[in-house]
Amino acid sequence: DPTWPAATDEMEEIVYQLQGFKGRVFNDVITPCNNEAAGPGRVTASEWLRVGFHDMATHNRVFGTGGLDASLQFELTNGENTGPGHNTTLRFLANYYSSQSSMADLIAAGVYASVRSCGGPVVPLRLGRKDATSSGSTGVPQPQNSAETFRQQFDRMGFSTEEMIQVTACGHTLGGVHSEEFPEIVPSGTGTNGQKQLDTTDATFDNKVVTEYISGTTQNPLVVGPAVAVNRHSDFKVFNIDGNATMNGLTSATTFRDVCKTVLQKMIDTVPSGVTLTDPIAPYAVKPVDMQLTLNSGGSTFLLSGYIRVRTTNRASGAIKNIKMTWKDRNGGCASGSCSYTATVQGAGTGFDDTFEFFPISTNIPTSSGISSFTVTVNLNDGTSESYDNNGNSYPLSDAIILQKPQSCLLQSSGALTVSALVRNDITATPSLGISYLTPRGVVRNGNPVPILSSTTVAMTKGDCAGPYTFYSASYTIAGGLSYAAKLSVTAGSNSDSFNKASDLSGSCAAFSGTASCTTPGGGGGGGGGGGGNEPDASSTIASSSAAGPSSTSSVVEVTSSSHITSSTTIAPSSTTSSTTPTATGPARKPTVAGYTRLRCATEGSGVRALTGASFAYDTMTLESCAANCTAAGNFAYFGVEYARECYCGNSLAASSSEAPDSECNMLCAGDATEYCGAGNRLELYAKHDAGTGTTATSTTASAAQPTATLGRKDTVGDYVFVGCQTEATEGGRALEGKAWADDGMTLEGCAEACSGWEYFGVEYGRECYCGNTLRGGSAPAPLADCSFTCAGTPYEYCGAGNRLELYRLASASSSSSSKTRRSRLERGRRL
Ligand code: HEM
Repeated sequence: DPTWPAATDEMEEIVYQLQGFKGRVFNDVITPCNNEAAGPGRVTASEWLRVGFHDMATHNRVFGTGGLDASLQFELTNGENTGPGHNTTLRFLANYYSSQSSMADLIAAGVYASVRSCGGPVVPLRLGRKDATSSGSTGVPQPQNSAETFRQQFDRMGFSTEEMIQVTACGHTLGGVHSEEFPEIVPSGTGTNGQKQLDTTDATFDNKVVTEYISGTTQNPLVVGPAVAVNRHSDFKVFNIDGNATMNGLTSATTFRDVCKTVLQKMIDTVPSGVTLTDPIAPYAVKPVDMQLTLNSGGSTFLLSGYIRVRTTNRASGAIKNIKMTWKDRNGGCASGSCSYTATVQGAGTGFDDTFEFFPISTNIPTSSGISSFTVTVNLNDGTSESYDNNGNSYPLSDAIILQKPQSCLLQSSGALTVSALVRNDITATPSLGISYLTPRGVVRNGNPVPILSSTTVAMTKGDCAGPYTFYSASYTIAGGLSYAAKLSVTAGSNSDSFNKASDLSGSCAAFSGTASCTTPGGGGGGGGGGGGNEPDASSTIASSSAAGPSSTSSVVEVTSSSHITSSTTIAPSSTTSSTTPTATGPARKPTVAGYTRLRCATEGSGVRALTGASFAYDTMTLESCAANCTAAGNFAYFGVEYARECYCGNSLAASSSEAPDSECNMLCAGDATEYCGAGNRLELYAKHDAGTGTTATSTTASAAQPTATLGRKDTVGDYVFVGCQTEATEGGRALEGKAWADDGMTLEGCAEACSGWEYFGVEYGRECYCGNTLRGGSAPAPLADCSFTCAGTPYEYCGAGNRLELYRLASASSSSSSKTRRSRLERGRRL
């Protein structure tokens, strides 16, 4: 096992801890391999594999640019990446995007997972890829290219002619060509569901693509058929380039698997220069999962909770009797006299190639002596036992600073977050709260479905003492509707409790009861040296392994103020301070906000708005959220907030807007009472730090007014009321069986209209609409956070996710509607 905590811990969980107890369900939409999560004719696993190629294919080995860097998200409309598959893939993968899981690593993991799900080899997965912040070069091979062009393109990527043939054959064992994107190759109506497969087994990772080609029986539309006449038979041009020598070498199934393992690893390991990848990951034999300390009321003990996950892949079932966790107190001893806890199995989970058992930890530890580290003993039923001590280091678990979950809360509807931390009284450093969060790109830019990852640091305010600890707290509003995806860290000096999931917090903060008098912790002095907090922040390891990555001249500024966040690149130094939000102070003017500088209090234009680029209005408005909206909506040169809750963006300011006294911009922001947000007809006006250099390239398009809207749940849609986020059925078939359609223009309203007359409608995966009168067995309520996809047709509505329905029910269904009305509605619905 790697030494825990490691920078790869989160990805390890995503990739291996798939189903069952604590399953991360990363494989849900690609299992089974022929699953068509985005609609008929769209094999999701093959879309994931193709995304890996298209993202990598612009690599230039001489310049060290491009490669697997998630730049594809900015390249969806450049003509080389046609079809909905790239978008739906990125959108699904983005559900796992965080400061410890870059989009580029997730794309690589997607290649591993799709190949494995389809019965292919285990492609070794190395990690540490950096995300690009803007589009890269073009250069994805297109079917009309000549054989010589293909050779040159693959040479540029660092692939020999032989490897070009091999990797193309390995890719084209899955999926097919679609009429919608390539009508010259697959004329409309000639495929099944708009798709013609590349070999006879489009959902099995086998070498049929090779053997059918060699035997002359192939129906591969990139080898035979209409493509030939229009010179788009690219697989023929590639496969035949060396007189079929390489293809003949792949006719053995085992050779094909081995070769594909090698070339697909090469494909995902092709990264920009300056990115250093880790060794291939493997599931831990023993891993602490979600370990957390929580101070109990009264302050004399804390609860240690979490799980020890044990890999049981190579063990007989039921081989483990129990596990014993043994810890050391703050002084490295066991002052309380009892420092161990024994647990029996609570749940089991699986990955593609692994099984795991989870042993729950739940024990109280006196705060007077505390905890600093632990080891694990796995006791087997045959009387033997195995010891795990984290490679001789013990598993570190510091009680110097604790993110106290019961006294922390997140209101997901508004993103209002309050975090409480407990700092041991012998720690002198003042704690701060680090938030790493996602914001949707607002008005979707070039169809990029990946939200923006940002981070901010918020100072914490001292509160009551509770025994040997003191409370600190901080509040922040995570605008944009994705607050549940945030990750939270509390840090004091070298101690931290990191990467806590905001989705674990409840909607209201409980009061802490039974506060004891303030004491000095027994033993003392153990902080700082222990190497971090409950789960020390591991991301610095990844951060330090990277050097360059693409420069941050991107039009979307990734705001980062915390050095341990991995995805961002260079940022203006001023944003470090500007994104630090002081708490619990009186209202104040802010000189800078996330890359913008305050200009003045300004009037609207006479008869026109001062800023006409885009606008937003919501009740959680802050200067930061407006700045983020205007950055995401078009990297606008100016933003201004008016009337406490209205945000305006623009690249130019109406000439008739004039300066007003600051005293007239006197309304506090609806979402943060420490900030000023203009007034009636008065804008708190900010300009980009570099706005003096003139307007940006977006200025021409930006003048079109954008709708005033924000992303949020809708309580009612037409005649329907929101039920919640719901899983698909488990008993074969869909949760809603009445009627289905999928569309890239999907909205809740569109689905409601199509389902008119049915009792339920639900939207899944952003673009699939289902109607039905009953919910099939096994369909169960899921956390709202699961339904995280925005609708394909509007960025302002949620439309479920993979295997998750945004579910609505007729308002009249349960109460007022008479059976007669219902029947006629249903009849009407069925005729549709
Ligand atoms: C000369 C190089 C290549 C060319 C010209 C090419 C071209 C194409 C075309 C035109 C399609 C049809 C796409 C659609 O209609 O959705 C396709 C599908 C596909 N390609 Fe390639 N490709 C090449 C290499 C590769 C490589 C190296 C891989 C991965 C290792 C790959 C993976 C795939 C997959 C998995 C599909 C099926 C996608 C689906 O079913 O949605 N291709 N390719």
